[in-house]
Amino acid sequence: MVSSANLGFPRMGANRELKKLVEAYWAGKVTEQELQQGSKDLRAAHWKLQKDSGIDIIPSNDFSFYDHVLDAAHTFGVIPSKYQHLQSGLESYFAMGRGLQRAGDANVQAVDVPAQEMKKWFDTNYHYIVPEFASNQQFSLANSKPIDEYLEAKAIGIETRPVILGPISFLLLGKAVKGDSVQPIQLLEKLVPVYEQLLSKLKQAGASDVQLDEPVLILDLPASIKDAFKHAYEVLVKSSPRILVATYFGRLDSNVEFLTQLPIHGIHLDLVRAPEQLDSVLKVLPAHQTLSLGVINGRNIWKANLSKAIETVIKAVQAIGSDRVIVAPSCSMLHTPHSTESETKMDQEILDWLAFSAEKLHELATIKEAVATGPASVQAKLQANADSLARRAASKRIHRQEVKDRVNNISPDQLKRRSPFPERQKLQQEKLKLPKFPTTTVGSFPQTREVRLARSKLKKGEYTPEQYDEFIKGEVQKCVKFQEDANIDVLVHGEFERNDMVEFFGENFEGHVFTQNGWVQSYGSRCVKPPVIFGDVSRSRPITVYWSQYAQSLTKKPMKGMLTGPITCLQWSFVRDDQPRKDTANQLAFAIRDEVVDLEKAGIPVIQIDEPAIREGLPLRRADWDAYLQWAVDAFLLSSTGVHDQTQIHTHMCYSDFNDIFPSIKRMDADVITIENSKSDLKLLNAFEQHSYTNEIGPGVYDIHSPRVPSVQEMQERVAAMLKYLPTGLVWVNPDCGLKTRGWPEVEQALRNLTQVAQSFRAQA
Ligand code: MET
Ligand SMILES: [Zn+2]
Repeated sequence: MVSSANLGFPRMGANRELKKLVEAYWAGKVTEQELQQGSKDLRAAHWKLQKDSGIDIIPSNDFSFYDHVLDAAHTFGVIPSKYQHLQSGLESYFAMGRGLQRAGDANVQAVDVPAQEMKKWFDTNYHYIVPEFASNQQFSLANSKPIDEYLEAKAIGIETRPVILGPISFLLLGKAVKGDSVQPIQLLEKLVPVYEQLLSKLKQAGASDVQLDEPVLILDLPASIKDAFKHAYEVLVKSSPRILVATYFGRLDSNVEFLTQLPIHGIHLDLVRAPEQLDSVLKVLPAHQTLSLGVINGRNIWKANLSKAIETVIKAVQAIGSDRVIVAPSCSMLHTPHSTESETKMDQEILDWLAFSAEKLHELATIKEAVATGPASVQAKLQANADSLARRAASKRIHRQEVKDRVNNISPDQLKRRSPFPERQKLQQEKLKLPKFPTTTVGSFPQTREVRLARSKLKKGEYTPEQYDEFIKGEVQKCVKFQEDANIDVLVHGEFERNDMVEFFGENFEGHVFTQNGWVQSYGSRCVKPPVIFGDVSRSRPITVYWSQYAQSLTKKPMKGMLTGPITCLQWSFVRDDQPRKDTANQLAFAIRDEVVDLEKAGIPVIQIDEPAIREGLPLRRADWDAYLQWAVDAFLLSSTGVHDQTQIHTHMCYSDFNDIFPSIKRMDADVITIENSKSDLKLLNAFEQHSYTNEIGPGVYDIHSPRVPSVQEMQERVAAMLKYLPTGLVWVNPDCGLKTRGWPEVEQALRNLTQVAQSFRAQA
């Protein structure tokens, strides 16, 4: 019979219990024992929830105190030497995730170790801790977490399928420790026996099945990696429970051939991202393999179309028989919030369209039931689902013809500035009269406790809007005054009125809704609450003009208007699934374009449109890059080109290496780009030179991720390095990113140093 399975459940709990526990533990407010007990209770609650929802195959070891890749590193003994002198349990674990600084005394030594690098988990907004391997790496089964959690579930009467990051993905997601040149995959031979040991222990403990996650299978893989898979899995199956290899976030493509030749028991496919792969896999699936069908979206929040999912499952059943078919979410539910139940304030009409993790479990169970015992058995549920989908499709709240018409009639003129850059540059120079090596900041200034407090008072009604307004005005005044005093050339208002760069705009655009409790894990204990884009997006009134205009009224220097770009809004939201992402991006772009035009009308001479997320939207397969970059850059152009030549458009990028998308950055045609360069990466500068970038550029000279104040001399060295690659007339001097996480004293000092650096170069020029 068809069975239902889950691949992973969100760890945080309905009210972010895990976050609170872990943070309390870090703060020394709860003991390790309390942390362990609280986590155990949470795991039990989640297992029971899944069981009660009718899921047949329930995951264990999907829980993590911080991150599942870090868990794998810790379990397999991949602990770089700088952490080895720490206590082997939670102390070294958390130190690897978030660093550890502790003053010493007579009894204990001082500790100061940095965190390991953090990277985005494929194209989600979850970040994992990058494992670090050494050439002489030794592996060992350093803890028994997967077995303990399997037994813990068993003890409360719940049989589970342990989830373990597969050996190939584990190695490929990692890197060599600093100063070592090992390619982690070379260590496979040494690693496999430890996996064998773990799997056989799980078998002895009674596990019949395990889920080995190998998400790298949806990437373009060289032949050597395919061989590595073959080698590893041929060994592993011998002593293991039955192995299901889970793939997600994309299509297997040519990787399907060797995968179906492995002696594994089953394969999981993401049929939400890549529904078309089902047919080709069904054709080649050997008789000994089962197929797990990811038909429910594990990373978006919309109710599924159950009848469509059922059709897909029936197709597979007809092809390979019901015993070999499993109904599952596309990927772990880690990327969706816990349950819609706590959304007590949301608009009822829109709430009706949503399914968070708990609701997705019911969807899975219903699909299974419909296939196993016939649709009649779940008729009422299917009908309710169909009705809800129909209501959503027909909702007047979603569709607005004038917005669609605008997107359908984009003209080539709307995708380019009126004149080419050299002409604009001249006009802007005449208007702005900036010195050489102009200085600016990326936008936000410290979001102090007082600023956050004022916002929360406004929310609670303890501040009237007028009081809040006065407060923010005071902050803007201080900020403008400081910038003038520090001799910055292009000023900003400081973004004090904003909670978050995407949420702020979403709250002011049509077609967005906000959850009360829709948290998803971003990294470690940090959770985010992405806006939900449910309908056609537009802007009904100016959003930022008031503050930019106010700030401009305080100074004769040019004030820079600050906006978030369309792709970043798209990437950091839950996006509607009833139209291509490209269309939503263009709607966002028009909304921003309207704001840009209004800022210009209000006399704001410089406007920055931030696109930190443009690189992270890149598809996982190279073959899909061009199509994405085409529409993503077009959306940026659409948002930014509605102004006259004299208006200077800036963009800002951070969080990634941009070297491989340079032609696209060029095509964005911003007059000025400020870009993160905190590693003072000569590769970045080299790329600017190689691609003969001609517009103006400010590679960051001040790493804002650290409270350290950079000295004049070190920033001078950075600018000097830039000048080896970039012509003097193009270089701006600015920090890496916004200053909102910093404190005022450091920021003041650092920016005064920064303007001094610019002055010293001007004197030489
Ligand atoms: N303007 C934004 C800021 O300064 C850009 C941040 S990019 C993550 O905070
Ligand atoms: Zn940034």
